[in-house]
Amino acid sequence: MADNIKAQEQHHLDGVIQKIKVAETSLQKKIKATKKDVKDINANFNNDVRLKTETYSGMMETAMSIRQQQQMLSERENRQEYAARELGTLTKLEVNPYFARIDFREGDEKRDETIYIGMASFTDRPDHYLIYDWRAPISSIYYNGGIGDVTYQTPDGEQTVDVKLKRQFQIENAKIKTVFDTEEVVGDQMLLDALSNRSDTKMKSIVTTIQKEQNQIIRDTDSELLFVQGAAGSGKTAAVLQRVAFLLYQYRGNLHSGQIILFSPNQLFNDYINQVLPELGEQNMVQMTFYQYSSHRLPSVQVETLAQRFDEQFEPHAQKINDVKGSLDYFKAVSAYANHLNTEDMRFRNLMFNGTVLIPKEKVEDIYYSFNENYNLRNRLDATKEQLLKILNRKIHVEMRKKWVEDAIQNLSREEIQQMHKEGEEEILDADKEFKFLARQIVVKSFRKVQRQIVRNHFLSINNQFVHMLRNIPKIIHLADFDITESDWQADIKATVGRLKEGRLSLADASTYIYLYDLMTGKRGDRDIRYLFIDEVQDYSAFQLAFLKFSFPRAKFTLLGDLNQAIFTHENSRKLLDELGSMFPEDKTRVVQLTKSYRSTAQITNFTKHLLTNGEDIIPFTREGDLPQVYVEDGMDSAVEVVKKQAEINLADHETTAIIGKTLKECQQLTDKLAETGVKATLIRTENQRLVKGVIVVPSYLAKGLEFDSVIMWDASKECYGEERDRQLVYTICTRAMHRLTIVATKTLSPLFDTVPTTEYEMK
Ligand SMILES: Nc1ncnc2c1ncn2[C@@H]1O[C@H](COP(=O)(O)OP(=O)(O)OP(=O)(O)O)[C@@H](O)[C@H]1O
Repeated sequence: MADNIKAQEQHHLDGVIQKIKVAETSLQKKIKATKKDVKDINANFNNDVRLKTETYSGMMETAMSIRQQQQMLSERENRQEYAARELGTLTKLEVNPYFARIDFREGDEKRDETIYIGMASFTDRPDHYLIYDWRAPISSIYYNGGIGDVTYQTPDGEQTVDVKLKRQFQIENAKIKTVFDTEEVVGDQMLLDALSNRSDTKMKSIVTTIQKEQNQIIRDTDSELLFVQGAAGSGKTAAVLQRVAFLLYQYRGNLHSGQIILFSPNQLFNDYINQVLPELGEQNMVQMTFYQYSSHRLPSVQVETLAQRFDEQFEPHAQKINDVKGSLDYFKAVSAYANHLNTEDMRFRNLMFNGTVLIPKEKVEDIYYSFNENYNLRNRLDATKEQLLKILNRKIHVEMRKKWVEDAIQNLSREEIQQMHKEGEEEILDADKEFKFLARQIVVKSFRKVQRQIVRNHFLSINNQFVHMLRNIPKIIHLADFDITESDWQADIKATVGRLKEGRLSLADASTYIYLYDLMTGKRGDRDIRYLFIDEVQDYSAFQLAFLKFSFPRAKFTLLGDLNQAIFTHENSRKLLDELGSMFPEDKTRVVQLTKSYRSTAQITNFTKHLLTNGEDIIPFTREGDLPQVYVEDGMDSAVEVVKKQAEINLADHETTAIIGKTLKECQQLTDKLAETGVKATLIRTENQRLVKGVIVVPSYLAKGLEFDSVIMWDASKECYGEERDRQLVYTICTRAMHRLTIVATKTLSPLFDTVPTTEYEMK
C-alpha cells in the first residue's frame, strides 16, 4: 500500500479522533453538571420537602413532593448513567475508532459515498456519521461482498450498491499499523492474523472478520427457529454472541439483555465466553446450563449432574430408557396424561393443622372435580384454591373454641396482647369480647401456614402424581418401539421411586417432573424471554427442546449444533432435526450450514475430519501448522513421560495446553502421575472451576465448546475408546486444538483412528 494512502488515512484518523476528544470533553462536562445536580437535589432535600404530617392533606402534600424529588433524582441518575456509558464507548473509540472503509455508489447518485465502520457509531452533528456501528444495516456491505454489486437488507427491503473500494485497517493506540485494500469479502489475511493469535482463557469478539455466512446468522430477524449446523470450530458460538449484540442494537429500547437467555453446555463454557459482549459494549445475556435451570426450578431436589450423566450413559439398558424419556413421543404422552387429569386421577394430599387432618384429601378431590368439564387444569386449580380458602375461613370459628387456643391465651404476655391490638385495631370492650378477639387472632395467625400451603398448591401431590404417570406410560406409549420391555420399565420406575425418596432425580426425569407440574398448575411459561439460544444442541433431547419451547413460549429460538459432536444422544441426534422441524412453523424455520472450520490449523482439521464417517464436507481454513503427532507407548510410565515432555515443550512455546481424558477418573490418575514426575497441572474436576493458564487436565465432557493452543489427548487406547459410539467424543476432543495436537495411547491405539490416512499424522 502506497505510503501516501497510509498518510492520508492517518490524517483522516487524526481528524476523527480529534472530534471524538471534543465529544468526550463535552460529555465529561455534562456528567459533572449532572453530578452536581444530584448532589444539590440531595442537599436540598430536607429544605425543599416540608414535612407536614398533622393532617391528611398535609401528608399527601409531603408524599407528592417526596415523589417529585425522587423522580428528579432518578431522571438525573439515568442521564448520568447513559452519559457514562456513552463516555465509555468514546474512550474505546478514541484508541481504535474503526476497522474498515467502504466507498460505494448508490443507485443513480452522481458521487461515491465513503463510510467508516467501527465498534460503535459516532456522529459529530445530527445524522453526520463519522463512524458507523458494525451492526448498522449499511455496514452489512462490508461483510456481504467484495468489489462490485453488493446487496444488503435495510428496514425498507433489499438494497444494492456498487462497491468501489474496500479498505481494512489495523489500528493500535490511534495509529494505523496496516492498511490494505481488498477485493474479497473479508480479507483472508486479516482472518489469518486473527486466527494465528494464541488462545486465551476468554473468548474474543470477531467483529472485524465476520464471514458472509456468519453474517446471515447474526442478522437474521425473521426466523422463529434458526438452526445452525456447523463443523467443530466453524464459529457457531462466535457468530451467536455477535448475534446477541446485533439484536440488542437492532431492538434498542424494546429489548434488553435480561430478555435473552443462552443455554450453554457447562459452566466452564459460560465463563469462557462472558467477556465477548462486554467487549462489544453490551451487557451479557442470562446464561445457564439446562442442569442449572432444572435445579433452579426444583430447589428441593438434587438433579443428576453432568458428570453422573456422562458415566451412566455407558450402560446400554439406561441408554434405551433415556432414549424414550428424551423423545417427542414421551413429551406428547406426558401432555396427554396431564390432559386426562381434568377428568380423573389427580392426586391430593391432606391439608394438615397441628398434626391432625384439617381438610382431608377426599374433600379436596371432591371440590376439584366438582367443576364442569369446561374448566381446564389451570382454572380448576384456581377455583379449588378459592373454595379451600373459604373452608379455612369458616373453620376459624370452630378452631377458636378448642382447648389449645384457650391455653395460648392464658400464656399471652402483656406485650403480645398489646401487639395483637395494634394489628387488629380493636378496642377492648368486655372480657368475653376480648377473649373472642384474642382467640380469633391466635387462630388466624396459626392458620396462615395452611393458607400459604393452599396458595402454593401444597395439597397437590406431585411426587405421587409423577409416579402414577410413569406407571401409566405403557398405556400411552408403545414401549416395544423403543426396544423396552414391560419389566425394564417397571424396574426403572422402582429405581426412580428410590431416587425420589432420597430427593434425587435424573436429568431426564427432572424435565418431565417440572413439565408435569407446570401442566397440573396451569403455568404458562416465562413470557418475558424473547430470544433463546442453545449451544451444543445435539446434547439435548427432543423432550428437553419441546419443554423449553413450552417454558419460553414467546421466544425465538436459535439453536447451534454439530451433529457430529453428540456426547450423549449418539445416533438419535439426527432424528432431532426432524423432530425440531415439527415444533416450529415451516416458513419460519431456517437451517444454516457452516462448513468452514476456523479454529484449527489445516493439518489438524484434515486429521479430525477423517475421524468422522461423513466428514468430507468440512473445509479447513488455510492456516499451516505441524501434523498431529501420535504416540503409542507400551506402559503407563513411558506414556506419562511423553505427556510430560510435550507439556513442557508447549509451555516453553507459551501455548495453553489442555490434556483431555475421557472421564474424571482417568484425569485424576494422570494428574497424580504427573505430579509425581514434578509437572504442575491443574485438574478441572467440576464445571464450577475457572480456566487457568498453564497446563490443565480436563475430562472430555467439560471440554465442550472450549479451545486451547495445544491439546494432548489421553489415553487414546483401544481400552478407553474401543466402541464405535465413542467416535464423536474422540472428534470433539481432537477438535479443541488450535495449533498443536498430540495423541498419546498406552498399548494399542484406538481403532477409531483407523479411518485417518497415515499421511495426515506423524507416528512417533
Ligand atoms: N469470522 C471469524 N473471525 C475470526 N475468528 C473466528 C471467526 N469465526 C470463528 N472464529 C474463531 O474460531 C474459533 C472457533 O469458533 P467457535 O468456538 O465459535 O466455533 P464452534 O462452531 O462453536 O465450535 P465447536 O462446535 O467446536 O465448539 C474461535 O476461536 C473463534 O473466535
